[in-house]
Amino acid sequence: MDLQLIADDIVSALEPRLGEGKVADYIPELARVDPKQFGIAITTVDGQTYKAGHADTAFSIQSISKVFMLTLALGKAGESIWKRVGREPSGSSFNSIVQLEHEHGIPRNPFINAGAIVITDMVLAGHAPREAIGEYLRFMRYLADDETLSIDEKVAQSEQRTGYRNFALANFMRGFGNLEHPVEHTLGVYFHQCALALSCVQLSHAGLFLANRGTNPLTGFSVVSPKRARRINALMLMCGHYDGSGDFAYQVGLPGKSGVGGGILAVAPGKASIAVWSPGLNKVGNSALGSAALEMLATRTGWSVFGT
Ligand SMILES: NC(=O)CC[C@H](N)C(=O)O
Repeated sequence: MDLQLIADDIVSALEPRLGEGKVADYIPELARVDPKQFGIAITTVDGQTYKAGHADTAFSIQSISKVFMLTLALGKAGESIWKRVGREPSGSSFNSIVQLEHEHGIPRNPFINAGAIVITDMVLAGHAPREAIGEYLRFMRYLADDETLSIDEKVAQSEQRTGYRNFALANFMRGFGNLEHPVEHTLGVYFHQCALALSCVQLSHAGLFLANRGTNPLTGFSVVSPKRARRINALMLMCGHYDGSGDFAYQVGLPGKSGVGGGILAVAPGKASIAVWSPGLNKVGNSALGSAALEMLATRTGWSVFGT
């Protein structure tokens, strides 16, 4: 299978559609990104990277960070994290507050904002916010094997100023006793984790351990056990695209996690880690062209976890 040809074909097929969707303008700094960009990087478990389009342009990973913070929280607190957050798809938008009251401040899963904020609160335990951000950044550099990764402070500040709904979610959960730190501390870390800037190539490297039974084949580092990698993938499949998760499973059939910066990380277990990026979002907040690209990739490669 010629993965370079597939990546090139996807870029050509999407060329006429560049600019489709709507950029996430509720975060002012993200509203400034040129929507007419698309990149793809495929890194296989045997260590080859195939890339096309704007694959080396850094973008804001936003909610894709939730996968990496979940990995850190599981490393710190193990299965006890599930007392404070569920593992079920939410069927509602990423920043919804409606379920939280019925479910007594326990969010449905770690990938909607409320659940991710609880996970961040766990990673923050025993640290000052700055140390928790440092731990996350070191972890990401280790995963991607790249010391140049950095957090875009402007994006973090932009969300800090305008993240009213996240403040509402965090305050609500603190009211239910499901947040241990001051809301400003937990959200300060959360906004910084979301503001990490990665290119498709870097993101495909960072996610590769999930495609390779928990070990990064590029570095040989064991990140999590095979069982944990499998479980994180299961959560990504069920919950990684919010209320678009069913559609993503139907069209693409791979565990994936999207972010409002327009990136998507997809995992083909035993095969590859794939990162796509295009800033325009569809109605449920997932990259429009990124989703289309992964659908084409899954069709051409036969990598759907549900069979060829
Ligand atoms: N879906 C997303 O990428 C959302 C992340 C964003 N930082 C927010 O909290 O609104």
